[in-house]
Amino acid sequence: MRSYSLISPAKINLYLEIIGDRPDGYHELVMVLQSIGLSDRINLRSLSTDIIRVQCDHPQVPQDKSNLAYRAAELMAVKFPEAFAQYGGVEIAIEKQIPVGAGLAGGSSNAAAVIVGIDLLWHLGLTQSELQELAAKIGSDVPFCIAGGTALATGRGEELSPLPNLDRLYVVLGKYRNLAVYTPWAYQTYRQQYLSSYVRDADSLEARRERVHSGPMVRAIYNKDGAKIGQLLHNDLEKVVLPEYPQVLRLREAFISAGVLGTMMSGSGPTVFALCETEAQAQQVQQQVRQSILDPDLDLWVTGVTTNGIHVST
Ligand SMILES: C[C@](O)(CO)[C@H](O)COP(=O)(O)OP(=O)(O)OC[C@H]1O[C@@H](n2ccc(N)nc2=O)[C@H](O)[C@@H]1O
Ligand SMILES: Nc1ncnc2c1ncn2[C@@H]1O[C@H](COP(=O)(O)OP(=O)(O)OP(=O)(O)O)[C@@H](O)[C@H]1O
Repeated sequence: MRSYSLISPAKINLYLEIIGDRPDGYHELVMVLQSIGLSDRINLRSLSTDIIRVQCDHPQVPQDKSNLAYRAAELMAVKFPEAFAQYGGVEIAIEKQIPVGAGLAGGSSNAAAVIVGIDLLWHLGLTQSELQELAAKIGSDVPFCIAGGTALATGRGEELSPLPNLDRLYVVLGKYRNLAVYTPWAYQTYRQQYLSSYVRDADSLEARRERVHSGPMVRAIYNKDGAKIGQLLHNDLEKVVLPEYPQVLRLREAFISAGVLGTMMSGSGPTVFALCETEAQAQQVQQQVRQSILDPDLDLWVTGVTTNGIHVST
């Protein structure tokens, strides 16, 4: 085949604990990541010339080499020069649904889709772990986006252990259209405020790894206990983002007043998600929050958790 259409789902962070900083400038994390139904579509097409081209109508998505999807295609061309020479370049058309700069891994998921799609387009037959190894070169969230579903992520987010699939949990997402949080800022601010050199020197990373608090969340996922998962949602980055962005805090409070199972900021924000037991409840929460905040800049979506990672659209 000379073209593929792939579905590229967003993710939310059910749990994000920062264990410490690392010599490479990243942070050591323990996360529980969850794919959701809100997704982009990536249309990949072989070109007869050896160029990589990105097309996207969304004004905030770059169409040049800084697009993560472009970077993923370029990586594949460098790693597999013979296939690139044989099959030619690729056109990557991105149909954006996932809000940009939202903490939902939109760009990361698009990059993952390009890696999976080029593997198919160029008949490379890469294994899941080979795909994920390539994905880690693009970004910390990209390996998870390949497999999707529910997973425990450690290291800088690229070391994955699958967790049991969650089904029948519904998600309401809220994001102010003109608000974006710069991920490096969120981590750097956390480092300055919470990881002082005194703490680093007194306690090794190894010792801190022993004391992670993710156990109850992982157990709740094994038990498929939606109410418990809702209570145990956690994100250390909220400590630095909420004080700077009062709208995010307000949105979180509106979700709590609407009586959800739990609510939390996703990743480095500013999207806030809330978990609900039924789709009807999620729709009611969406309506209630829209009426209580009454801000035309607030976008709200209802979706569900999904077991899908990147997959070819049928
Ligand atoms: C906030 C999350 O989305 C939660 O899932 C991720 O941790 C961020 O994942 P991502 O956007 O794929 O991250 P990358 O593209 O690898 O890194 C972006 C920036 O985030 C910071 N970063 C990211 C991951 C990590 N474990 N430690 C970090 O300090 C670094 O400043 C880095 O320059
Ligand atoms: N394919 C892409 N889709 C969206 N944004 C992209 C893409 N490629 C590059 N970008 C750039 O990356 C920035 C972050 O976008 P993205 O939507 O991936 O953020 P995010 O959801 O916060 O990511 P994460 O949760 O992985 O930190 C945007 O400001 C945009 O300029």
